Amino acid sequence: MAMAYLAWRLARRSCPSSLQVTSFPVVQLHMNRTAMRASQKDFENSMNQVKLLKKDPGNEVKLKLYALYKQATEGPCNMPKPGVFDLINKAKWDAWNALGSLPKEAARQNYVDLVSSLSPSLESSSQVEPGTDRKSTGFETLVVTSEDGITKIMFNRPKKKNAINTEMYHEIMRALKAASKDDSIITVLTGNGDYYSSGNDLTNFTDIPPGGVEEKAKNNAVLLREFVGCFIDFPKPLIAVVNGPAVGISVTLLGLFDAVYASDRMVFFSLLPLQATFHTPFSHLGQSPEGCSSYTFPKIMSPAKATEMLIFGKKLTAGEACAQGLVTEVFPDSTFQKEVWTRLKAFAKLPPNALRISKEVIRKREREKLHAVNAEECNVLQGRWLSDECTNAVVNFLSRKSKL
Ligand SMILES: CCCC/C=C\CC(=O)SCCNC(=O)CCNC(=O)[C@H](O)C(C)(C)COP(=O)(O)OP(=O)(O)OC[C@H]1O[C@@H](n2cnc3c(N)ncnc32)[C@H](O)[C@@H]1OP(=O)(O)O
Repeated sequence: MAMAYLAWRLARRSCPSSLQVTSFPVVQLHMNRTAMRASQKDFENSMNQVKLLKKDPGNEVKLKLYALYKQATEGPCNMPKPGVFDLINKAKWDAWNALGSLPKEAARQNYVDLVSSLSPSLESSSQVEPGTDRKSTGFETLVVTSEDGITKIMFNRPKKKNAINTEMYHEIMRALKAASKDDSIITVLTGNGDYYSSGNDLTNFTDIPPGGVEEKAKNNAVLLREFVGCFIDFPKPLIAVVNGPAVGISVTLLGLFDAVYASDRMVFFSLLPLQATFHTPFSHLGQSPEGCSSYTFPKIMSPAKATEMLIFGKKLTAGEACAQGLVTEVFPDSTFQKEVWTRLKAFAKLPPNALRISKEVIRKREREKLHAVNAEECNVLQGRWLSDECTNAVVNFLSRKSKL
């Protein structure tokens, strides 16, 4: 009887199942990417579009455009390396040379993709102007939007590399609680600007309450425990769209996400291109791991690899983090936003109850353990924050930045 009913339902269906429908754009996109190559005409059109850009895309993008243009027209870098004091030509040479033996055709395609990602009609890595708040209300440090079944929580302190200050911890918790109850299917965290997040705002340690440093450490431990607890208990699929480098707690929390998509974005440090990194400099700061990473990282990447990161502060590139299992997939920065959001929109069309129930099945047997780990990590950190090692490290950072 049940089989007959199922056959009847299937026969009546005029369109494919939701799974087929939603997975189509992803397959299509990959087919397009492999089957299509930008023509010379597309390339020339893109060069013209660059001249028409209303807003300066910034040195980082201009260097990338320069490098791709040279690679597409002349092939691999064939110029002698400029001297160290010839800063501008050296930056250009470095950018071109970093493309290695990328074929001309691929460079042309990447150039076209990059220019198209600069078009205002498409989302780019810097997704909103600093400080703008398009759809959300009541958030100072975040932009929260909800559309296509996706609630997007975007860190919005780009000038501070999206460092998480006390207000932002509270706002993230509030946004997560709202997202867990709204009608969205999945929730995404991402960053505005060139960083995903530089982790805990180190000035959080400077406003000392009347009860002194002990009270401050206690308050921070309570806040951190509650904050991490929200990620442990979040009921819907939670996805990180890592648009740039990530530091500290913004890295450790990734072990509690359901998927992590990262850009291979290059950031420029003193005009030198560096690949986006995942960095947990806890020992350097006299601190210890949080975000349940003391439990999740050894499970995800093996105890020894976790030790290198969490104890010795080894920075991983996006590619390395992917190889270690912390990142689910890495995308070229030029097409990152387009590819990831196409995929996420497809995920958000899957049956919502199935997604939540499946997440719960996976999380259920770990939840108690994760809360116990979180409590212990916060307890240990409370002691660390009162140590000379930690105080000196924070003072060093703040005085380096002329804040003391
Ligand atoms: C409730 C407590 C929970 C505690 C839990 C978590 C622990 C952690 O997260 S530990 C990790 C802490 N984070 C760091 O150690 C990163 C510190 N920042 C840096 O090392 C550099 O700023 C960074 C490498 C991220 C970027 O370097 P640059 O590209 O050279 O930029 P600037 O340094 O000039 O940064 C611009 C601007 O942002 C301010 N900034 C950046 N990150 C932080 C931060 N984490 N805390 C406070 N301020 C930060 C920086 O000071 C600059 O500010 P201005 O000088 O006012 O422009």
